Amino acid sequence: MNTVTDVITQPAFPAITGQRDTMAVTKLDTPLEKTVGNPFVEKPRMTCRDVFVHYGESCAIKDVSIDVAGNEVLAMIGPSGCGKSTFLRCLNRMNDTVSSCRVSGEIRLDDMNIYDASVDVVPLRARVGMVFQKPNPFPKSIYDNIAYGPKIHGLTRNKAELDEVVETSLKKAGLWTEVKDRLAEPGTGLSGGQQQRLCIARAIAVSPEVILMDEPCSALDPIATAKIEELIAELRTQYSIVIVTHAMQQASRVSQRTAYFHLGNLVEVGATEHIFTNPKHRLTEDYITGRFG
Ligand SMILES: Nc1ncnc2c1ncn2[C@@H]1O[C@H](COP(=O)(O)OP(=O)(O)OP(=O)(O)O)[C@@H](O)[C@H]1O
Repeated sequence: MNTVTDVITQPAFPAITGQRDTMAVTKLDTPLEKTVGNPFVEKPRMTCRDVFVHYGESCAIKDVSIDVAGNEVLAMIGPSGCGKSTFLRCLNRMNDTVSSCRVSGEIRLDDMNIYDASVDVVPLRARVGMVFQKPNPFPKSIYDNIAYGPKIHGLTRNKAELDEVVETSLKKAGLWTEVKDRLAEPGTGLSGGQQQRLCIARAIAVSPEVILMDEPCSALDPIATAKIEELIAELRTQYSIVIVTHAMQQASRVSQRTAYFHLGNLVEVGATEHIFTNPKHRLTEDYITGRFG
């Protein structure tokens, strides 16, 4: 545990210098650890401890520790290049696909260390699903987009069970009434917003525990965005959701906790309403008030 004096003499975040150091520290009235606010929760679904991520020699994530709670939406915000997507992609080992990327520290899903050599990433990515910035349906029918995951994971025993999973997943994603009469048509024939809900249905179909969303609305218009946001609120009752977003209004609408990243550091974490109305760290305040980013 650092004291405020330590923080002045050993700034945790190199970007804070001179006047900014003083201003940041004067806003703090208690000793603090490296990240401002409490990044931990009582009953975490996922725990991340001392996580560093390097691309070759370059350090993109610096000693980040944070929990993901059950049934919460955790928003990750911060300026472009601060490492939000990199950190998000650590949570289901998507970064394994980048050869220069090295992840150290510990990330657990319940009791399982997801970076343990024995972990098979295919079932891991079913338990920790992902929805990308740009909707990416498979070049298959609407039905097959949803049925593919349950089939390869052996989650259903017969066609009737598969039909049931397809229907339930599309209902949960709020898409069933729009597509129930065109299940054999290509997923790519849907509108952008419908495609994104199809991708969410595809993630849901394999019974995930956590859903990662990387700017899921950035390619969508305001109406499609509103539908996805409503959906996120509903999905929270069953899943944990971690969302990266540039839209601060969106973070404030959909999330219960917000984590602010800057230059690979997790600067501040807290209840979303506090982060947006009373941030403790100067860098957080500068970002949410639009002074940079
Ligand atoms: N595949 C990669 N190879 C090398 N460096 C990468 C790779 N992906 C990301 N980086 C670097 O890691 C740092 C963090 O990038 P990242 O995409 O995680 O940031 P971000 O906060 O999600 O940005 P944005 O909001 O612009 O999407 C950046 O310096 C970026 O250039």
